[in-house]
Formats: sequence, structure tokens, C-alpha cells
Amino acid sequence: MDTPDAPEGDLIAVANAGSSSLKFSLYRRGPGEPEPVLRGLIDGLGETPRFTARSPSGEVVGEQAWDTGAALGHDAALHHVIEFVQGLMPGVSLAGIGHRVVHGGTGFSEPVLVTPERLAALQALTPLAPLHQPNNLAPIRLAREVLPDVPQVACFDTAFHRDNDEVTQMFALPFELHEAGIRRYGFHGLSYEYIASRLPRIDAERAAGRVIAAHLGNGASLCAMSGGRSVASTMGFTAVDGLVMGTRCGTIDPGVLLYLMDERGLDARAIERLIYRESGLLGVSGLSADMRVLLGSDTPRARLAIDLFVNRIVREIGSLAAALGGLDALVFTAGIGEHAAEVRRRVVAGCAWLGATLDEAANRAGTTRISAPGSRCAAFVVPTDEELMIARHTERVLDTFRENSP
Ligand SMILES: Nc1ncnc2c1ncn2[C@@H]1O[C@H](COP(=O)(O)OP(=O)(O)O)[C@@H](O)[C@H]1O
Ligand SMILES: CC(=O)OP(=O)(O)O
Ligand SMILES: [Mg+2]
Repeated sequence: MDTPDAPEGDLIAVANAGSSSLKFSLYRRGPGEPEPVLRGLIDGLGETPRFTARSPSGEVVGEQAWDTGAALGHDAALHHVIEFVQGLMPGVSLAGIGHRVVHGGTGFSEPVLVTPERLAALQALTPLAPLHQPNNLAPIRLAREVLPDVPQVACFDTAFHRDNDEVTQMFALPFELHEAGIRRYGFHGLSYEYIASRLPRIDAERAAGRVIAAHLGNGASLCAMSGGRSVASTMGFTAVDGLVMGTRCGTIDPGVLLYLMDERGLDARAIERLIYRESGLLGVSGLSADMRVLLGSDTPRARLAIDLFVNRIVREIGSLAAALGGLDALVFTAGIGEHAAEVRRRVVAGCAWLGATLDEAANRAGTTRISAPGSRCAAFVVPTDEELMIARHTERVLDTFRENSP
């Protein structure tokens, strides 16, 4: 087994806590791109948790499954990861730890070194990302306790979108609320930034043009990019907006929420539970938040959930294509985007009016280019790598920190 050895402080650890998974990686700093040493994840948190860790060659170096989802939350998952890494690489010494933090608010538009003040500012953004921010900040706190001398870097999902035009960021609410930070932020920015860095090597001409990237995971959103920069996205003030997701409802008439408060007596916490945890694919299907389960089911409501998922994506692509003034390429990424050929097929079919034509065999095989030769709008599958993006940022922030330290 090519077990990674423990070199002297040149390793960067990365923690990416999603809504249903905890991904972690170790990278070795090098003259060029950070080099992966170990990658792992615990996914299915809350349903059927599974842990897997792999060496760079793909060899499984750790594996575990749990019977009861309810018993394993994000904290327990994190402890499991730390114990696993310490067991595999005793005495491992880290140069820094990079973290995905979903919400950076108006205050954070690029990755930063974590300080107690910044941690408090990020904590204050929890109401803007209740499903994520607590899970994102827990590993930072734990690492500050266990490894107080290791610098930590927070990398934000919102940062990639901070340059969106003011009009794109606005809700048509009284302007004072906009100034108070009640605006559209957009999320999955680390994933989109990675896609923007990767696409030029796949098709430089289209990457320089008008692209919509579809990050379809447990959370799902679309990002319109022009020349690799975010122009608009489907998520807003919070990560509950936009598309149908695993357990989130996406865009909803706010009148529905007022009605539920008045007529069904739901309070803010009950509404939060409803729109973040009980809706989306799970709520509609009554079966599961997991696309694999829905695709494998022939119950009418599982089919309906997939229909609605696709319908919302196709309609929002229309909106973002309008923002871009046309479309040169569509990119699928994240769990569903990378693996669910049926979803991709149906989305591309819904984009025929934009000039997208599928290569059915390429789509089934999941190759990089899945559009037919001559398709006016190209379609690609590009596996995302939020962890590598975090490692790149962390390395850069650590270098700047070193240069500025006496
Ligand atoms: N082979 C597959 N076919 C269809 N869907 C898949 C497949 N593998 C993963 N998925 C879906 O991807 C989603 C999770 O995506 P992921 O990006 O890993 O989520 P997270 O937001 O937790 O990081 C789940 O809905 C899962 O069902
Ligand atoms: C922002 C967001 O929705 O993240 P995830 O897809 O990890 O839930
Ligand atoms: Mg994710």
C-alpha cells in the first residue's frame, strides 16, 4: 500500500463540510500545484453514512459504514477523520489547514487567515447559512484547540460572486436593506472557480465565452460565467434559493411562507426546517434526498421529484442564458452532474433551443465532452475539485502570511 509518509510540515489539510458530507484531503506543497496525498469523505450523513479514504493512486486505505444515520453527525464524522489520519500517519505535521466556509457575507471577498475576530464574524453569519455555517466552523474551532500553532485559512463559497453587478445582487426591497447586506450572494463559488480554472484546458475558446456551470450535488445551483468570471447565479441571500435540492425547496413564492405562518401556525424555526430539511427531492418524493435512490425507483412521486428537479434547472438556464446574452457551453459537475446521465440528458434536451445537442453515447459513458459534434452550444462533464481549490488558496494565503511575518 502506498501509505503516505509524514514529511516535515509541508502538508496542507483541507476540510470541506457539505450539507450531507464531510470531505477531507491532504496535499503536499510543491513548486507547482499542491499534490494530493490522501483524500477521503464521509457521505450520507443523516441517512446512511459511509467513510472512505483513498491514496492518490485510488487505493482504498480506509473504509467504514454505519447502520444508523441519525447516530453520526458532522462532529462525530470529524473526530472519526482525525483519528483515522493520526492512525495512518502518526506524528503528521501540517503547514496549514484550509476550510470551506459557505458564507462570507459582505465582509469576506477572498480567502483569509482565521483569527478569533474573523471567526466571530463568520459565526454571526450562521443565520444566513443555517445548514452549513455551523458544520464549516466546527472543524476550525476543533483545529484551533487541538493544533493551536497551525495556521488556518477560510475559503468562501460566496467570494467568487462578489463582483456580480450591483443590479444582479439586488432584491427589490427598500434600499436600506440592500445596504444592510440583504442581497444575493451566490454559493458553490469554490466549485465554480475550480471549473473556471479547468475549462480553458478543455476548450479554451468556449471557456473564454458564455458558460453556465451546473453544480448539481446535494445542494444545487447554476452559475453564469463570462470569460471565467461569475456574472450571476441561482442562489441568493442563502443557499436555499434557486434550484430544487436534496432537502431544500429552492425558489418559492414568499407568500407561501406567510400563509403557512398565518394559517398553519408555523414559526421561523418550523419554516427553516421545512424549507432546508424536509423539502426538495426528499419532500416531493417522500422517499429520499439521494438522486441514486430516486433514479432507481419507479414510484410516481420519485419520478415527479426528478421531473421537477430537471424542470427548474432548464428554466433557470433560460434566465442565466438571458443574463449572458446567449450560451457557448454548459458544464455539469458535482455528485448528480458528474454521475446522473439521465438528468444530464434531460437538461440538455431542454436546452435544444439554445443550440445544445447531446451525444447520447458520450453522455452515457460520462466523457468530458457530451455534446454532439457541431452542437452550437457545447456540453461538458467536469468533475469539480473544491478541495484542490481550497488547497491552492490556502497555499497562497500562507505564502503571503510568511512574506509579511518578521
Ligand atoms: N452515481 C450516481 N448517480 C446519480 N446520482 C449520484 C451518483 N453519485 C452521487 N449522486 C448524487 O449526488 C448527490 C450528492 O452530491 P455531492 O456533490 O457529493 O453532495 P454534497 O453537496 O454533499 O457535497 C446525491 O444526490 C447523490 O445521490
Ligand atoms: C452551498 C451549498 O449548497 O453547499 P452543498 O452543496 O455542499 O450543500
Ligand atoms: Mg457540495
